[in-house]
Amino acid sequence: MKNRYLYISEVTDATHNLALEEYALTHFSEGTIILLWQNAKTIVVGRHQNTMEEINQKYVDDHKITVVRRMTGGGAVYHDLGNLNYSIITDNKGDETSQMKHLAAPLIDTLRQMGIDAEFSGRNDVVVDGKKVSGTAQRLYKNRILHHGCILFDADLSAVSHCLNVDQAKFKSKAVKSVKSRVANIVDFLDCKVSMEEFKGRLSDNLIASKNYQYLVLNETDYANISEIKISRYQNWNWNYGEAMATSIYNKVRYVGGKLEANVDVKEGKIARCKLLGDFMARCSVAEVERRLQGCRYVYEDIVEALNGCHLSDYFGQITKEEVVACICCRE
Ligand SMILES: Nc1ncnc2c1ncn2[C@@H]1O[C@H](COP(=O)(O)OC(=O)CCCC[C@@H]2CCSS2)[C@@H](O)[C@H]1O
Repeated sequence: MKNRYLYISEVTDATHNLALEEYALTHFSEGTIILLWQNAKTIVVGRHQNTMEEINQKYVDDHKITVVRRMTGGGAVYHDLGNLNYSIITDNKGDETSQMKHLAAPLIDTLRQMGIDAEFSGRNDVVVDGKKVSGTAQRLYKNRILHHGCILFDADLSAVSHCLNVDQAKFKSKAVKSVKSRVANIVDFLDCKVSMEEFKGRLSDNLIASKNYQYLVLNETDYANISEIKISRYQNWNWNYGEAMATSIYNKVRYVGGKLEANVDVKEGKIARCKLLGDFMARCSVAEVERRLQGCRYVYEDIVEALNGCHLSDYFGQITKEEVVACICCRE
């Protein structure tokens, strides 16, 4: 039997952990590597999603939640220290769908051993009582496969719904959309108290499934490479937000002076075109405001900056800068 390696990350920064996972997939060409990792408050969006369409940016900013794109497909999920992630990197044996089920089996086994009747749903989720407790995704790389999953053990479910609550009607794009599910924490199905550490131990026993494993030891070069991937990709706005499909956004707000409507086309995360309409009696042409926004990143702070020094009342009458920016950014 080929070697099995286990690595339990001590770091709770999602950008580090995703870089570690990518490094393990692309640099270790043999054996099975199992990673267990936890992130402090983070939203992880899928490879082919438009980040801005998936997250409630105001809630994310107010609650200091990290936002990062991963390299696998699927939808956006919320992580905190009550959520546990696992990654399995192994040889690709061909049929992706059956591998998906096979690779998620240790989680189902762990839950069943704890008296929870869990099952793998048709759409790559693990569910208990019809509620999703885990989402999974995978990606192929050369002759290897990465299968990973996030598990709601004792996470803040109100944060899950708040930060992923976005009015989809405001966006038109071909990006992959998340599939909203009813979610639950594993602790809610347990009769006795189990700590996260105990659960981690049980899951890793099932993932390793043999005594024949070693702890993966990383050296200085590995850490330097991981850090390089972390900085160039997972901490890079272009990857996390900019790498997006073109999207057209429509929003409107009412303010004391009337109604403002924003039609914004965003390409690669930047405003390609912005049209502002309303029933305001403009003293100056809004074209000047629209011009200022052209090329600006579709980011609240950048839009605020682009409008610095612009007397918005000259264009819209009685309106605050916050109201204009909130309209453009769909910030409630
Ligand atoms: N942490 C967590 N676990 C399970 N399900 C979640 C979680 N957070 C949100 N959700 C629910 O899943 C949907 C999105 O489901 P959807 O099916 O669209 O996407 C997924 O499941 C992707 C799973 C990715 C797993 C990776 C493993 C390591 S890094 S992230 C969301 O709208 C919520 O209803």
